[in-house]
Amino acid sequence: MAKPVSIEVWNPNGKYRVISTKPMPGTRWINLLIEQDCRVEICTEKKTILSVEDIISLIGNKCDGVIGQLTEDWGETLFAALSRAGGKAFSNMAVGYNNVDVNAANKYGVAVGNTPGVLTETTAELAASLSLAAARRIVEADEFMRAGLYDGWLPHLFVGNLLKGQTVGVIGAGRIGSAYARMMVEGFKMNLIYYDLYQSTRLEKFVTAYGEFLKSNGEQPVYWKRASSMDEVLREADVISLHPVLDKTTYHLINKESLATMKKEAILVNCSRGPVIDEVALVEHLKQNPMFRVGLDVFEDEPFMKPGLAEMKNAVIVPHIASASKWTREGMATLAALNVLGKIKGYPIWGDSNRVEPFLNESVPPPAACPSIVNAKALGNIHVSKHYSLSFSKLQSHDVCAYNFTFINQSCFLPQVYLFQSYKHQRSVRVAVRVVSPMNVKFGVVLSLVYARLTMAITMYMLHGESTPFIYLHFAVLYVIENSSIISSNK
Ligand SMILES: NC(=O)C1=CN([C@@H]2O[C@H](COP(=O)(O)OP(=O)(O)OC[C@H]3O[C@@H](n4cnc5c(N)ncnc54)[C@H](O)[C@@H]3O)[C@@H](O)[C@H]2O)C=CC1
Ligand SMILES: O=C(O)C(=O)CO
Repeated sequence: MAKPVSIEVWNPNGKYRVISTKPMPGTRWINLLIEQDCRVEICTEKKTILSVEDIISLIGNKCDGVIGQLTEDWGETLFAALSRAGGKAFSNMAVGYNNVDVNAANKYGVAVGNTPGVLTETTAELAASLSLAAARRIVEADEFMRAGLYDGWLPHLFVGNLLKGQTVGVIGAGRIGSAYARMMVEGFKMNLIYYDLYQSTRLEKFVTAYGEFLKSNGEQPVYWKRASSMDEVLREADVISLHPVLDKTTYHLINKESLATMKKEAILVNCSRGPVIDEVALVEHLKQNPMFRVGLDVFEDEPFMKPGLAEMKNAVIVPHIASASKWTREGMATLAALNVLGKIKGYPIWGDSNRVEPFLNESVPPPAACPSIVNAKALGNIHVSKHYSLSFSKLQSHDVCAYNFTFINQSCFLPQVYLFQSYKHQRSVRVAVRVVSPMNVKFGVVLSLVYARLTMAITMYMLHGESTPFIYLHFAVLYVIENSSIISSNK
């Protein structure tokens, strides 16, 4: 029998029981859950990493959803326990979900959420910081100062690498890898070589355009190259940053052989997952090659380091803080909570997990969708392929109305009210209209607006006994949709 774990309870009378295995930054995520009738239980145990037994004890007999952490082992045992307790959803408060056995979740019909997008720039900024810290030996120099060893300027003191004009190599040019590449290319005028299973056209276009801009300014342009193998990156780049997902194909991607391929004075940065590097081989390589430097945010046996790593002067090491900015961490908590809430409420899945801004805007209610469910397809969930979100303040003297126009696909013609909710205490009304149409998207927009107008008029009448002047609104909204950038479209 597992020991009971300490918890803090919010909204004890809520209908749905949602557990967070850790206190998470900010309060928005708690408020969003409470507003939708959730009882929120936050585990306050002192120990950093909860065991499977601890989490089973938290889940108990009735649990609708869990927000968990990347340090937890979400496998068969936990998904079975969550399913037994009636749970529909689990969300990692992380974009990486290598700690989750998605097949086991599928088996028990539990949705698995993650938090992409909100941490892209923050994580890329840390990778850039580690690149600079390693290139310019900042940590070594800092220790030297604090030890009182500085006794005057010297030509050879802490000489490092100049980045300008050198080549930055990115392995895994997805969201974070691409953001990092752009920072290094634009910030330090580095050339780019990248390796990914997929072409990153946007990144290529960015570097081309920036190169042309530099040229037109009479400066040395920058260039990009998509490598046909990872080895090509390792051979050619001066700074290499790792940003792939961790899976079977990337486990020990960097090992003794690949390290030997790299330049003797290269810099290697890892802000992805520890096991992407064979850390024992890395320690050996650092010992043999004092001019080779690394910047590490993640470790193979986190939270531990392989013997010898902590003693290496040519390693900059930080404790998995790449996503640790206030805005990002609060946003991650919000996305994770909304993933769980969305499944509990039966919302569709947001169509583009690269564009999660509408969920992070605190001044309007979030879209009625799950921001990112990684096993949505396996569970047969519907994705929102186009999503437009608009809000109108003071539409009526006491109502704030938010429309969500959701286009699922264009294969049949079936307009339907997708969701209607009245948030009494906010005195706001949200109407979402789902349109499935064989016509083009614009026609779908027109149709959904007509339909939404009628639905809202009827709804307002039912709620407040007032008829509403929506005729003008239909045309106004159409005009905005066609002309304004306040509409977020995922394509
Ligand atoms: N250190 C930290 O705090 C953080 C770590 N991460 C890690 O970064 C990873 C990447 O995050 P995102 O950029 O948002 O994901 P993403 O899915 O946008 O990018 C991953 C890229 O890796 C590529 N890839 C997959 N297998 C590959 C292989 N064998 N060789 C080369 N490329 C391969 C994919 O095609 C994709 O473009 C996450 O999965 C997570 O593990 C993410 C955020 C913070
Ligand atoms: O999101 C992730 O994958 C992390 O590692 C922490 O932000």
